[in-house]
Amino acid sequence: MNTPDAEQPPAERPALRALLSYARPHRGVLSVVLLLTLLGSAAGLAQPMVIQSVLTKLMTGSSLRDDILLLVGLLVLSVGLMWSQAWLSERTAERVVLQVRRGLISRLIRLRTSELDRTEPGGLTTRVTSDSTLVQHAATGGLIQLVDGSIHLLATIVLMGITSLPLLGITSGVLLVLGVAMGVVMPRIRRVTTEAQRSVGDIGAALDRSLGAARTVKANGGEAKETERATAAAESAYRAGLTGARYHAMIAVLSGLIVQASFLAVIGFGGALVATGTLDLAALIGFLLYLFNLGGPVLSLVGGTTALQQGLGALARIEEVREMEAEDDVDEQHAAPVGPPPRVTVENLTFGYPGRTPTLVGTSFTAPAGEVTAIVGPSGSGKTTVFSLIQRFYDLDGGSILLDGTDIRSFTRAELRRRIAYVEQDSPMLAGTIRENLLYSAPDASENDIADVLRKTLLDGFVAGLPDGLDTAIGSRGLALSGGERQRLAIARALLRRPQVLLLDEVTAHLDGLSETALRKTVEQAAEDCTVLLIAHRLSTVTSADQLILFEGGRVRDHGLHQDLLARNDLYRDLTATQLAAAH
Ligand SMILES: Nc1ncnc2c1ncn2[C@@H]1O[C@H](COP(=O)(O)OP(=O)(O)OP(=O)(O)O)[C@@H](O)[C@H]1O
Repeated sequence: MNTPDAEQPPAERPALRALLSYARPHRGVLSVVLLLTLLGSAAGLAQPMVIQSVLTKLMTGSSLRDDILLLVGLLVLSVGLMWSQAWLSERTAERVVLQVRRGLISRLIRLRTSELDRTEPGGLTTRVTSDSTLVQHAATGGLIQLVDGSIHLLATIVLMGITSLPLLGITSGVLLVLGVAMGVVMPRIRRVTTEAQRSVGDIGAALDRSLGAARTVKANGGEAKETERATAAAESAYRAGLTGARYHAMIAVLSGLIVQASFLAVIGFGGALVATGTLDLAALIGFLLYLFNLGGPVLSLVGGTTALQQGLGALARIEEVREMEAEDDVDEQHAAPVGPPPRVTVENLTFGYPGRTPTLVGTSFTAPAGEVTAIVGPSGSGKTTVFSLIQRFYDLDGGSILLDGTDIRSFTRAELRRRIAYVEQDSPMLAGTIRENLLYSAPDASENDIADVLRKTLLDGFVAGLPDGLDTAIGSRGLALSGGERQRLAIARALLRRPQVLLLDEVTAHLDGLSETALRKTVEQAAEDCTVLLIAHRLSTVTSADQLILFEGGRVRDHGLHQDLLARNDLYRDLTATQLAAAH
């Protein structure tokens, strides 16, 4: 089975090890990049040596031809090496970000419903967009800069020591200050990066909330409130960004100042040494050139450490997603099972949402195979929750659900959900065309099958009247549908799938009397091939069902036929007196 996690690093891995795990698949090319970088650095480091030799020859009047040729060669080599390493490094960085995003997308789409219930979608999407970009730079450029900067720095220090030990002593003292400052500032940069990324996630969450309920916001004059909410998150990101910028500026100024201070100290002290004849002038100039070159590795170290700290901050947020539970058994690709409709048995079910009082407290009932079972009951009595549990959106706390005597937990989620079609209360559509929506889980359905379900759900006239027919775009960017059209389309999609079990949650809520009667007949016909469970709020749906289950407070209070319940059950009589629907 192809689980999405197979190639992912384990969740609890410390951030740095996780970062290295992203770099590991690219170790070959990263080694080449490092080699090119080191060669480039060596070519740069060799230049002061050649310049020292040129100066000495100038003083002694010897030929400069070889040295000049060597200098030009070194320059051309440095440029070539720099270009190749920059290209390879950037290309690898793009590959790393793709790898991170692939893993995240696959995981996010398979997250358990319970995880999605407690997380803002906006916060999750920024993990895929901006956080992964920070990891990209840390896992490639950052690591390379760090290794190159360290080796380059070490090599420069050794060469400086060879040139003049006393001058190196002075320089090291000044550089130590920079090291200490970086040690103090870097963890702070990591903290503010995490904070900034969290705030960017909050902006996404705030906008998701406002745009997802745009009509409610407009109707309630909530624009100012919603703007304030998203702006507060943007301002918090700005503040964290400013703090980060302050730290960056501090480090940049400090490294500049320290290189300057080293220059002054070396020129003063070195000048005195030259004046007393302890040091020759060529050595002083060579040392100054090394000092000048020190800027490169120092900047590499600062840049690499900053990228690493930012990457580790972002990685901590990405690892949070990996720690969330995902469904790892939803990816099997098999044709839908064609078989007789099963008996659905719910046995002594107990279930509670996290942090809430239990919703179901010992619910038991049986929906006979190939019949229509209607579930009725007051709002909040747990009807929709039973549908969620039948599809394993949540794990049961106790009891069991059986299909023809087989516990649903013995199926993978993919196997189980393939047997079931579900029409949700608000019948959401996916942005796309009507055809794409209909074929969403029945890609092999023929044009005849589509025409048939459109007829059964009374959508044939509606679709024929659209300029692009089945290819008309709907959803967030396309044609808006009425509540009734959306419900009928959702039922058509469910029927096209030819399920063994059909779960309908309040699907007649938006329909007029005529459409409702026609749909009821369609559902009755569908029951010839599948077991239908429907949550009903309309009396007409209830009276024609083969069996009624009356829910109250997470328990089955009664069951039977409409007439029987009407005769013996007060709650049912109350519900029917208000046409069931009005009881909500
Ligand atoms: N995802 C969730 N997280 C936490 N609590 C939930 C969640 N979904 C439902 N609930 C709670 O569980 C209880 C039962 O909800 P459920 O939707 O099953 O009721 P229902 O009988 O279908 O109601 P209605 O007829 O109004 O749709 C309610 O108190 C509801 O607030």
